[in-house]
Amino acid sequence: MEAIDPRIPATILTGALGSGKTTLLNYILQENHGLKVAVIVNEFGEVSIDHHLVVGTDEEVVELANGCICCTVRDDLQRAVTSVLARLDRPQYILVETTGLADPRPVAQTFLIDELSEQVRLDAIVTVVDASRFDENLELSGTTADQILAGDILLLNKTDLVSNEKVAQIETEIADMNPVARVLRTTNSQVDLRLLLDVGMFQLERMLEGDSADLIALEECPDCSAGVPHSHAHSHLHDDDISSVSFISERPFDYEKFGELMSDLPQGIFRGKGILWIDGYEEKLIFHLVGDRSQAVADGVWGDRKENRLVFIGKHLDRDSLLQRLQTCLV
Ligand SMILES: Nc1nc2c(ncn2[C@@H]2O[C@H](COP(=O)(O)OP(=O)(O)OP(=O)(O)O)[C@@H](O)[C@H]2O)c(=O)[nH]1
Repeated sequence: MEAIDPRIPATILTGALGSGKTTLLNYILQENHGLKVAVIVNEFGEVSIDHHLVVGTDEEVVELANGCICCTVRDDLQRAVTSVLARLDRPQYILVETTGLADPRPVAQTFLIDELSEQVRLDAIVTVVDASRFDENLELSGTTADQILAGDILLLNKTDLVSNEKVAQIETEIADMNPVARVLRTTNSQVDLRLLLDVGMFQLERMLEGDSADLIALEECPDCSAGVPHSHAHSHLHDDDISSVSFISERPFDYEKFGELMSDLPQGIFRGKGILWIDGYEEKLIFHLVGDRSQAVADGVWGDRKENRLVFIGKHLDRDSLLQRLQTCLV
């Protein structure tokens, strides 16, 4: 008879920007699985947004400092997991959502160090693949392919936005790239959780087989090693031309002006998200822009503090010009 592993399972959620990771996280948190789940999020951009987009109480969500995943995530993540494990109300499951620009392998490696692996068992790396932006995401960043290669489970999400033929074509492509992964088709990241959680699919050998040289390189941030002050809001090993622009204001946006700006954004922007305060609206709005699709969904009435809190991510962004244009949309 196989002994029961007493360690807490952990799942890493990865996938391109806007593919549906937070949607998956919220789906898992709202499903009736009876598990006490601790959530650790790490995002790209200088102001925190994801923290506000994840359902549940604040105590359940630990936010890592914005990170260049290569050099900060290991320490931060180790500390976050350790603090989660030290809670009186110990979780029964740990979910880690990485930034859309992160290679999940260094994150996975963190769970393999002795201090953590004695208490936590990495269950699987789940990669969310955006069917509606499959080609664009692969082209945009080499990390998208790394995420697909590293996934034990590939959720082929947003299947509602493309034809069945396109879904089948992508399915074949990702199965070619990563023949051992389980592929599941989803809309709004909704999946039978029995196929996703506590599945024991993480394979250490497979990760080591890959580019172990890469993994070592990823740990070495030249600026960190040299003690040079630098911002980790920008990844310096990959995607150097991708950056984020954050905007916070305690004044509301004019509906018309903000709408006009969103329909005429600079070319390079492919992701935007945040909390919107529109003049005259009682409720706060959750805003998402992925590629050329955007939506703002009502999310209940404001608490004590009203504010606009947005982040835009793109290639070759003209930060000052975008900030100026956002400023002119304020009432
Ligand atoms: N039509 C459609 N929209 C989806 C689906 N899944 C997620 N979305 C929408 O896509 C947008 C981005 O989803 P998120 O879950 O925030 O994506 P993410 O991967 O967490 O994004 P980052 O944190 O920026 O990497 C939101 O507006 C979601 O409602 C889907 O299957 N179909």
